[in-house]
Amino acid sequence: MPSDSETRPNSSRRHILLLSLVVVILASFLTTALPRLFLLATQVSIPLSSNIRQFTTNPPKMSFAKELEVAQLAVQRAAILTKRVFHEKAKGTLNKDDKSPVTIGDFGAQALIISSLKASFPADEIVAEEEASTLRDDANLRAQIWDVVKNTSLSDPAAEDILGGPVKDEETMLTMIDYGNSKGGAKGRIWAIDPIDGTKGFLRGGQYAVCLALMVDGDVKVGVLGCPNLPIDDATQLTAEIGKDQTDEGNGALFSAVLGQGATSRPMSTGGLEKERSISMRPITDIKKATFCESVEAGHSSHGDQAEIAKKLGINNPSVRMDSQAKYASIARGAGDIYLRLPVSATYQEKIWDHAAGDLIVREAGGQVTDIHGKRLDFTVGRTLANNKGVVAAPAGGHAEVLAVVQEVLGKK
Ligand SMILES: Nc1ncnc2c1ncn2[C@@H]1O[C@H](COP(=O)(O)OS(=O)(=O)O)[C@@H](OP(=O)(O)O)[C@H]1O
Ligand SMILES: [Mg+2]
Ligand SMILES: [Mg+2]
Ligand SMILES: [Mg+2]
Repeated sequence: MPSDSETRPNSSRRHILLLSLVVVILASFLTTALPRLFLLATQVSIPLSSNIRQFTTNPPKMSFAKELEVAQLAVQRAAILTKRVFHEKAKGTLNKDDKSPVTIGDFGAQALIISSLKASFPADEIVAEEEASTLRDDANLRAQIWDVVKNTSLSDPAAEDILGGPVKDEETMLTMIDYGNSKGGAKGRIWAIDPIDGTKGFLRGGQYAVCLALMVDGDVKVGVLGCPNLPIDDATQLTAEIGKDQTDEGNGALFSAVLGQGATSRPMSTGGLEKERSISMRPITDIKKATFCESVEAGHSSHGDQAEIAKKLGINNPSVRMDSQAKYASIARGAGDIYLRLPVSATYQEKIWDHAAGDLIVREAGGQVTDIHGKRLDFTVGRTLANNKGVVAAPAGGHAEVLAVVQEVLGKK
């Protein structure tokens, strides 16, 4: 029988062996399984509650998913405000220094959109059309705008939550409007907002659009257009009637695109987002049968040059005149084919908020958008498209033919 002194070293050797085994297993768990578990946890969207969703930081296909959702809901909420101003309120129309109109709807929609963006992306810059200086001197107009801003919300509390809820008070509303004063440029994340594009159309009961786009280093990554007076059905073809009184048309259509991910449309709602469908431009098989659209205002683009170009292309259908970026949305969904915006004045510089969302939506739907020199629209140079002149938008397969005729007609002048 072994003595105590003989068994003790054996048992402590066994302990040491056991301990080393545990250390090896623990080390291999720490180096292999744990990082995998961590990766899995960051890639899966974890529902926090039934109302709030957490977004993944970098899922491969859905980049800009959060920006897209916030932008779509922000446009939808602002569109409710514009419709209410159209139907229920005196519109408080003022003429700005350039003689163009601005209404309670423009100011209110801008305040709501910027408040939505600041709730999720506080560090982002914003280039927006309107500014609050006149409202600081006009208590009556300010109170009318505040009345509609504070009373406009999405009917779905979860969607309203994503937008950060209501604007706090009247002073915050003015601060929000003035956050839109960024100079723009080639660096960083910058949103472009046109709270009501086609204000003249809005006042007439014609087409208008609530427009929002995100640019990163001057490249448009996300574009959203809310068109409250466009038909919901993508298949409804453009006719001259579309530009006229359309205000009985339900909630209209919401168009979106993310760079590299295609373009979509969906019915606009007053709550959460409706189901989307993918949209694409109509390929041009016979340019003579194309439908082209242009601004209502002859002061915004040259109706004369555009008519001559259409004639040279063999297009006999009359142009469809409609206000706003609803033109970009309409050709992107295949309801029309070509959008021409030929310069009237040598000095006017197009504004980035009049084009950023529409440019991306058309390109993502299979179109090409250039200026009259064939250059892509350049959003890197500030609040205007100072490096571009005019706009020529058409299906990719027909753009070269249209541009050649544009240059032929303008070259003669
Ligand atoms: N001189 C000139 N040339 C070109 N564009 C101009 C000009 N003046 C104004 N604007 C801008 O036109 C925006 C309205 O868009 P549209 O021209 O598509 O609509 S319209 O049919 O003419 O109403 C309009 O946008 P909103 O002000 O948001 O309505 C203006 O930014
Ligand atoms: Mg304006
Ligand atoms: Mg505009
Ligand atoms: Mg506007």
